[in-house]
Amino acid sequence: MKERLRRTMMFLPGNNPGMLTDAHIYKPDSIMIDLEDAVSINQKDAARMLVYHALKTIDYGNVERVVRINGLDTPYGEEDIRAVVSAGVDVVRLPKTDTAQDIIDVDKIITEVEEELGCVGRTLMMAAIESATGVLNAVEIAQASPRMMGIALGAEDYVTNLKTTRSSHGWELFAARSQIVLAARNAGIACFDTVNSNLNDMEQFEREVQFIKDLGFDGKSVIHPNQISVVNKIYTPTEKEINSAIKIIAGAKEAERKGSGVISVDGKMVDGPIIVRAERTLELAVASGILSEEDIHEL
Ligand SMILES: CC(=O)SCCNC(=O)CCNC(=O)[C@H](O)C(C)(C)COP(=O)(O)OP(=O)(O)OC[C@H]1O[C@@H](n2cnc3c(N)ncnc32)[C@H](O)[C@@H]1OP(=O)(O)O
Ligand SMILES: O=C([O-])CC(=O)C(=O)O
Ligand SMILES: [Mg+2]
Repeated sequence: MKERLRRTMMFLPGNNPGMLTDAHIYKPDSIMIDLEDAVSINQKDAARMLVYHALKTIDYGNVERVVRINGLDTPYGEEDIRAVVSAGVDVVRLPKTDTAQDIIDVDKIITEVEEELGCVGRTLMMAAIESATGVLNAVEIAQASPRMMGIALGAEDYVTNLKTTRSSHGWELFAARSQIVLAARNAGIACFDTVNSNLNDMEQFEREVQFIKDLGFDGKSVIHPNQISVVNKIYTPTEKEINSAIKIIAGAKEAERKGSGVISVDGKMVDGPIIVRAERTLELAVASGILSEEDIHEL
């Protein structure tokens, strides 16, 4: 099955009816409805109920619906899982994941609910890694369940755990970001960078998005609609990259028809990894609306 694009995953507080109703209009690839840190303790039950009804009744179109639940070490986690899985959520995001066992415990409750509903295996999971322990266990966390579609960095909690703060250069996150990309690729799943809460410095935000794209992340969590277009722009291939990818894919298809192996395009040798990168470029071009699926089939 084709991998789903998740360049932008937009957080919104689960106790905000207006945002719950409108979030998909801004066209993030996914919305991440929060029941955890954006919802105060006295709002936990009301937010869970609201999110349950939103998932049951609002048509979010192609926008993927992720819910960030509370951890199982809180009084809310288990009820959160039962409510959102019953409502048909696409992905459960576990925050502050420290060990593979954390994932196995959530998976078990999801499975119980799915068995009652007769839809075992429907719900995906992702883990946010937000501590030194989580980073050191990222390899096992990423492989802890077949439901796992991705792992993400949660930098605000992570820098607190590290006894540092976030800087504009981001060096304090470098080791964690590298480890998360490696652990995700090792497990064959996706990886997502953390939020940037400074909405006043869009240039710094743009530099950060370019940096995490270069590191290998599939996308980034955002907290505001204004951040979506910045991320999508950076994940949109340039005209030159698209033209080159088209030539590579067309050349590769032609070579396959003729039964020849390695080919050259514009005087450069083209082999397996170059073809895979060209396919990813075209996939991003389709997601950005520059090419259509038909354009690619016709190559
Ligand atoms: C460290 C962590 O755990 S981060 C994860 C948890 N945090 C969150 O979920 C916070 C998500 N973001 C937000 O709640 C908001 O963006 C805030 C509070 C930061 C700023 O909100 P506002 O002051 O309303 O921003 P602003 O006035 O610029 O919003 C413009 C419009 O975008 C909407 N909007 C803003 N952020 C979001 C969002 N995340 N999702 C959906 N809609 C949003 C507003 O509702 C408003 O819509 P309207 O014009 O129809 O009223
Ligand atoms: O997961 C995120 O990006 C947001 C978050 O909870 C954190 O930074 O601690
Ligand atoms: Mg956090």
